[in-house]
Amino acid sequence: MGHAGAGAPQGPQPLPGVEYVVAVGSGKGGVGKTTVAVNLAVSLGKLGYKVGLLDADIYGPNVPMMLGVTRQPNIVGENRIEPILSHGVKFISVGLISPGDKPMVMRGPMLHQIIRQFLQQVEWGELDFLIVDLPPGTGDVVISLVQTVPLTGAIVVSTGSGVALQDARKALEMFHQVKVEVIGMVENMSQMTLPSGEVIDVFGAGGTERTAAQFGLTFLGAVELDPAIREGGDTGLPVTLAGPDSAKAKAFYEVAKKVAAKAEEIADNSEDVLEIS
Ligand SMILES: Nc1ncnc2c1ncn2[C@@H]1O[C@H](COP(=O)(O)OP(=O)(O)OP(=O)(O)O)[C@@H](O)[C@H]1O
Repeated sequence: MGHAGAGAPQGPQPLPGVEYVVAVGSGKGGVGKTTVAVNLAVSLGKLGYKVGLLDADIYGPNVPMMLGVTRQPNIVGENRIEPILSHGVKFISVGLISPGDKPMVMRGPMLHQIIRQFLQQVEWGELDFLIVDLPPGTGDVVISLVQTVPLTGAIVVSTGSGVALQDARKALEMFHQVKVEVIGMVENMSQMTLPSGEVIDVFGAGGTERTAAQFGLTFLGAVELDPAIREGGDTGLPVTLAGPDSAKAKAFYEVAKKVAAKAEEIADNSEDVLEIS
């Protein structure tokens, strides 16, 4: 990779043509962070926004499976990477570099390099939103991300369970430490409605909303535990493809609309700050 010459600006640089960069994180693994990221991306696309999705979950890069395309990306021009287009979303994934069942084994500097390449060497083109699916936990990827590009904000996904929320609070603290504004929290696998209509509270529905309130954060919405959502992920056909009026997709669209509104608000506020200073 070419190196920036002396005197080149240091620190995070906006990606040309990309309006908002939104990271999706969780404290705990397996709470459905990728499911939320993928369905958020598809929803924003269906709502008319131009959307990219960067799968930076080095431990479980599941975006290609969830978007139904696992082929390698094309290299174009001078070593530029062409993102893969699926369901209206341009995406790239660490899973495309190391496909199949091989785990990615790498040290910090290489990881940093990959995150940078995925931001700067991919032909994202004009995007309203670049969604970044982070690995669970609090780690290197976030640091690489914030060192490379200014983030609009982050979303933290959790279930309502005590253990998931304990870890979600650590994720909130991490974003605070790296000065990334938290757009809000999403509760996933909130409750489950049986065919009979009976509602079962599996993971402590309501816990995430209470935690968001404690931290003065926006609660972006609750997504039910629903086999159709799991199936949509496994088959590469996210439930949100059915559009905003579909009962199974509605919750994701509510989240998407709130994220869009909040991202615009954050960007407007930061512009104000720049004008004053
Ligand atoms: N609301 C839901 N209803 C049913 N199944 C769900 C729901 N959300 C996620 N799942 C399923 O749970 C599993 C874990 O979800 P997912 O991979 O999105 O979690 P994750 O938090 O991104 O995991 P990790 O980051 O640890 O890899 C997947 O099989 C997914 O399809």
